[in-house]
Amino acid sequence: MLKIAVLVSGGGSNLGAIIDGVKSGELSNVEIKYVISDTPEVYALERAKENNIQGILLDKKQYKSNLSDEILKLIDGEVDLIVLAGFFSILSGKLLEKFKHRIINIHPSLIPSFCGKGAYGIHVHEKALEYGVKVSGCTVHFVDEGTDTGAIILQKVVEVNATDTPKELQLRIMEKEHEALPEAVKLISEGKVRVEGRKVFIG
Ligand SMILES: Nc1nc2c(c(=O)[nH]1)N[C@@H](CN(C=O)c1ccc(C(=O)N[C@@H](CCC(=O)O)C(=O)O)cc1)CN2
Ligand SMILES: NCC(=O)N[C@@H]1O[C@H](COP(=O)([O-])[O-])[C@@H](O)[C@H]1O
Repeated sequence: MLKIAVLVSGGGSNLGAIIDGVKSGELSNVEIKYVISDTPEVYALERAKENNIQGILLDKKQYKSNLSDEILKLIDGEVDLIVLAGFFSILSGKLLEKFKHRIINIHPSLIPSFCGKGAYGIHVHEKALEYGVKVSGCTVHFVDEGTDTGAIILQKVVEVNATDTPKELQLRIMEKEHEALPEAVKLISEGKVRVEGRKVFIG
C-alpha cells in the first residue's frame, strides 16, 4: 500500500480526483493518510472531512519559514509519497532531503513555460494567454529545491484559442490535471517510475 499525504491550498479539485481514484479502485493500492493545508477554511479540507481523511491545517501565516519542518515532523515515517495538489507554499530544507524523489507536484502549464516564482493558479493562464501560445497543458514533476525545476514525470496538452479567457483555459487544463495527477500516483504506486538525472523512465 502506497501511503500518501496530499498538500493543498485551495479548492482541492486535484485532491478530489485522487480521492475518486481511490474510491473507484483505480488507485487500489493507495491510501491517503493526510490532507495538509497551508491555508485555513479551504474547500479541500472539507473534501477530506467528507471522505473521512485526516485533514490538518498548518497555517503558513503561523509557521512562515518553518512550514516545511512542521510538515516533516507530522509525516516522517508515516507516508511514502507527498503529493502537492494546488499547494502554493515553496518547500525547503530537510523535508526535500528526506523525501528526495518522493514529492510530486501538478503544475498547470507545459514546464518550462510559465512556471517558477509567481506562476500559480490563474496567473499561469494569464501569462500563457498574454504570450499567445497555441497549446498549453499540465505537468506532473518531482519537487526539488527550485520552483517547478524537478524532473518531469507526465505532461498533457490542450489547445489554446486566442479568444479564451484565463478561466476558460484553466478549466480546460484542469480536466487534464485530473487525469495526469492520479495517473502519476498510480504509476509510482506500481513501481513504474524511475529517475535518472533529469530523465524519468515509465514502465
Ligand atoms: N521546493 C518546491 N516547492 C514547491 C514547488 C516546487 O517546484 N519546489 N512547487 C510549488 C507549486 N507551484 C507550482 O507548481 C508554485 C506555487 C507557488 C508559487 C509562488 O510564486 N507562490 C507565491 C506565494 C503564493 C501564495 O502564498 O498565495 C510566492 O512564493 O511568492 C510558485 C509556484 C509548491 N511548492
Ligand atoms: N503552481 C501551482 C499551481 O498553480 N497549481 C494549480 O492550482 C490549481 C489548484 O486547483 P485545485 O485546488 O482545485 O486542485 C490547479 O490548477 C493546479 O495545477
